[in-house]
Amino acid sequence: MLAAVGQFCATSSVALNRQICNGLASKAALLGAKMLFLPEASDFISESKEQTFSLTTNLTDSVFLGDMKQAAKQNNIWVSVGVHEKAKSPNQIYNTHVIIDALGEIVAEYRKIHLFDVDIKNGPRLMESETTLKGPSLGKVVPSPLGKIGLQTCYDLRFAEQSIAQRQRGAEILTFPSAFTIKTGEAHWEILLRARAIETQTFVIAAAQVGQHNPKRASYGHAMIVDPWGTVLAQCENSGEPSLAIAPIDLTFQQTLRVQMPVMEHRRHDIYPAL
Ligand SMILES: O=C(O)CNC(=O)[C@H](CS)NC(=O)CCC(=O)C(=O)O
Repeated sequence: MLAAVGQFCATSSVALNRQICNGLASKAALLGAKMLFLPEASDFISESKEQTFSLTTNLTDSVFLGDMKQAAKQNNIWVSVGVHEKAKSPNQIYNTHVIIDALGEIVAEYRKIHLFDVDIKNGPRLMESETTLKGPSLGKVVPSPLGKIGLQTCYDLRFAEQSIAQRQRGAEILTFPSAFTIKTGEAHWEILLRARAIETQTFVIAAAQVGQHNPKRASYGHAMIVDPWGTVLAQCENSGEPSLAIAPIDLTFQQTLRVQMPVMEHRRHDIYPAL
């Protein structure tokens, strides 16, 4: 079963982003992938807080998601994608990760639980909590044609407990739609993705935003698929163009590894508490 991970540079033009994501969905299907993984904030990367609020709707009214549901159905492919979602309180949103099945139906929603409030010297200052509410729960592990998927988003990658909790709930694949900053990406992106894959013995699929979104904001790219041994199976080219990388998800390899090196059974919950 083939997975396709996507990478592109979203702007504040939802129409343009829709066109790019549609193109990636038909290309992924042509290449034989059963599921396409798109980045965090695929609907838009805005230029201001005000613009974020004005472009954000609830999931039902999202033109972007409507388009993605249709693309999934037309191309007979599952889609994982990150979008902005209006919350109940005014001027508050959720950073939401959605899974759409090949019939075009939303089968899972996960609202990012760790917010990126970071101020790094000579580096990025981003205060996600100025627009976004923390999600309330871990999110289900969702069956898909590729295997059981644990949904996460971007900065969640830094909190190993979340990945371990999803492995304990049966995850075979962890997925991190992302928009990593260049500075943190260069230092941490691949290392964190491979560490999560190795310690939980899951496949890790990480779609990524790439390039200059607007004068103030750029992303690191390097979307990739990692296997449970920590090998990078495929990685997008950082060419400036929207791109895909494809790899097989071999659950038999994973099962063998989990039997041969049963790290989850070796945990010492008698010494440190179970999650
Ligand atoms: O802004 C939006 O519209 C969408 N949200 C994002 O891009 C989020 C919050 S600013 N980005 C991250 O979490 C980057 C994490 C990161 O770079 C790290 O952990 O190093």
